[in-house]
Amino acid sequence: MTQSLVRLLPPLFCLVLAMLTYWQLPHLDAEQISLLTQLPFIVCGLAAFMAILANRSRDLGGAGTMLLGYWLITVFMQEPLSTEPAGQIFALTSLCLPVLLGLFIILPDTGWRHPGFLVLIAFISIFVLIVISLFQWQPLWFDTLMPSAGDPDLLNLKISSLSGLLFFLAFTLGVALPILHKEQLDTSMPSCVLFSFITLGWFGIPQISSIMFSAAGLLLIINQTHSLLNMVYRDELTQIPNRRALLRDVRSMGSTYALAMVDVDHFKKINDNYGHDVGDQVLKAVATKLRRVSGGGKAYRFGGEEFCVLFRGRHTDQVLDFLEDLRRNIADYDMTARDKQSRPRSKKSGEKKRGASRRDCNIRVTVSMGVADSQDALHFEGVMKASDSAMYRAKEGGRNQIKTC
Ligand SMILES: Nc1nc2c(ncn2[C@@H]2O[C@H](COP(=O)(O)OP(=O)(O)OP(=O)(O)O)[C@@H](O)[C@H]2O)c(=O)[nH]1
Repeated sequence: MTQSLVRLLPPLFCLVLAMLTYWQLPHLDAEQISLLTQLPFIVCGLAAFMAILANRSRDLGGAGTMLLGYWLITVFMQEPLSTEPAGQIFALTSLCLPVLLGLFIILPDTGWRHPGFLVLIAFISIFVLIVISLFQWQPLWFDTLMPSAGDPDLLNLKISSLSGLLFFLAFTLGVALPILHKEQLDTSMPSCVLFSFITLGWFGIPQISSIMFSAAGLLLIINQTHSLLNMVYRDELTQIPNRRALLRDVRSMGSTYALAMVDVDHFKKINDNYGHDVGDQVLKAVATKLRRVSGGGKAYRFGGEEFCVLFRGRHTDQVLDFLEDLRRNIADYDMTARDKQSRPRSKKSGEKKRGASRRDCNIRVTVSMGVADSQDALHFEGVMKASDSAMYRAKEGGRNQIKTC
């Protein structure tokens, strides 16, 4: 829940920045305004470049669509929309932007080197070329797209109701699909939809396109940087911070702390008896328990089946109760490990199959812990060694127990 709320901060930040820039417009000189009009090309271009380096097809699609949209705005829509071809291209853009963004939302994030993504880009390029050629040969065909001078709607939107509906659908898909797939919400694409909707919907507002498309590009950069940092500092399997994050946190930790090394007992046997997949599920379950440690402790995956818990501002005797709770909690927990390979897709066939031969297995796991604190050694490496050797004494002492330095 908190993770999802944190994810809403970057789009909110970009939106507030966009509003502040709008309020500052009267104070900007000609040079600054000229820079502002180039800004979307710079930030969306940078976002596209980052997506290429990180092999992220969805972000590349989003940044590319925003670049294309802004290029169309700067080249063709600087005249009043009641004139040709500005009005026609505006209407075409307001239909194509939500469709393109929606397409990149629906399609899986395969990486841009995936043949499917390259074929899609080829199709989009052919489609754009066909529209441009038709536009040159038969401009009259596009007259029906010209904005009508009918009654203004409630919000005084410049776009047609069809375009409004497409933007709404693309936005809803961008928010709903990650929830349905039980994935983390990526705010980049829904925000690109929202920011381009605001731009085209209220197109008459001065510099709206430069401000909103810059905000969209900035958000793409922030979100990509955030997920790259996540990759660097988060363990892929268990989704808790990794050893690198521990070494980063230690630098800003202060002089009083306690460190517990936690090692899963007889983990090799679990792997050997139930398979590597089940072993992975056990590691995830242990990590989930460790993450919920009380007393202000923070859990990290140190490597393999070894974890550690760091308590800032505490000594060994102040954390033993929390660690004891943790040890008991893990030992009492009946983990149901699912055999993924034999797991049927539908619930019905699953029940049938489980009736015949149950492949899910209940596993009891225990952990051994060793604790040391900042008084036990001069440097963090020394404290780590001390807690590690305490942990080995816990193993020698029969496992499923805690030893102090
Ligand atoms: N499934 C899985 N296994 C891992 C992973 N990382 C390390 N391992 C396995 O963890 C096992 C660790 O075994 P050992 O170091 O002998 O320790 P142990 O069997 O837990 O024995 P004790 O620590 O003495 O209780 C090895 O078999 C590794 O292959 C991982 O990410 N997933």
